[in-house]
Amino acid sequence: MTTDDLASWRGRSETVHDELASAQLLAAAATFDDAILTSDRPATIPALWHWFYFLPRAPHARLSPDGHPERGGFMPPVLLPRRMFAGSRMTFHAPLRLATPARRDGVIREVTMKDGKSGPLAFVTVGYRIWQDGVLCLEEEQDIVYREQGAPVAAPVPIALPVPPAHAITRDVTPDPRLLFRFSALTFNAHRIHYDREYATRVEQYPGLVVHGPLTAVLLANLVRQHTARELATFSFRGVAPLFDLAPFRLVAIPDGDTVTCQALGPDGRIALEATATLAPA
Ligand SMILES: C/C(=C\C(=O)SCCNC(=O)CCNC(=O)[C@H](O)C(C)(C)COP(=O)(O)OP(=O)(O)OC[C@H]1O[C@@H](n2cnc3c(N)ncnc32)[C@H](O)[C@@H]1OP(=O)(O)O)C(=O)O
Repeated sequence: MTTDDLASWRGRSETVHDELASAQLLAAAATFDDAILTSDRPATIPALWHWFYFLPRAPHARLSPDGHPERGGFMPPVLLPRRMFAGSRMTFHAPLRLATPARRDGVIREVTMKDGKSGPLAFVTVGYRIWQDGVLCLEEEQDIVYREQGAPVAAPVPIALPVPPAHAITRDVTPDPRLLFRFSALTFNAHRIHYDREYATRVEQYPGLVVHGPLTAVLLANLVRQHTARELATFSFRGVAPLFDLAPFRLVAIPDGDTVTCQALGPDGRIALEATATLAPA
């Protein structure tokens, strides 16, 4: 498969319909111990929770050994074996209403080969637009990265994390397998690095189960949401280093006017994920 062959995937599209059922919102609220569980049911979906809808529908027979749908359908047939979620940029135009039919249009925007410090990387940029009743509610651009097998990844060595700035909002998260499993279930993501320890450590050679990048991003967005009544206007993030289920990690959100700068720090004090949220007018 040449770079030109992969580039020919540009423009490939898919459309998924979803009814945005309340049951899925309640399952997500239970996963995150969210106040929605004990308050009045909202009429709309919190920011980033759209990831729990429009689930992949590949039949079991069409899954790859890693648990993702076989490549060569919507996603290009990249040969590098290890898939990771690298980042995303979202713009929220209108709230997504529960129990209301919605449509998500996806398109492959770009396939780019790069040389990273960790080896060759293939980035696939996927654009999504979500519509309800003819109104564009949400635009998203996701970066999915594929990597070579490479050397085994070392476990982070925990340190005492630095004291965050006084005005920072923080939360320490224990990424135990129950949380990872429930997030995989919410997103119907069968990638074995998140729940199958033997596969994660022996085949993909991580030191433990890998925390989903979108899980860390949702936890950060939830943290922002719990500290402001304002809706998110945009949210973007980039995964810098993986987090594992081996030790707690820290979420940090620093509000500054209409912007909230967010980080997830690994137990070794390294930035694992950086994100920026902007708030809609009050
Ligand atoms: C769900 C789901 C899967 C997951 O959730 S997996 C867990 C979440 N994801 C991660 O943990 C990924 C963490 N990131 C990394 O491990 C590294 O950033 C990565 C992707 C291995 C790249 O590291 P390198 O050290 O090899 O890369 P460089 O810093 O040398 O950069 C080389 C070029 O690549 C660009 N780049 C690097 N990282 C990113 C990124 N996260 N997003 C976009 N672009 C990135 C970087 O800018 C360099 O580009 P140039 O144009 O400047 O050459 C699921 O599968 O569904």
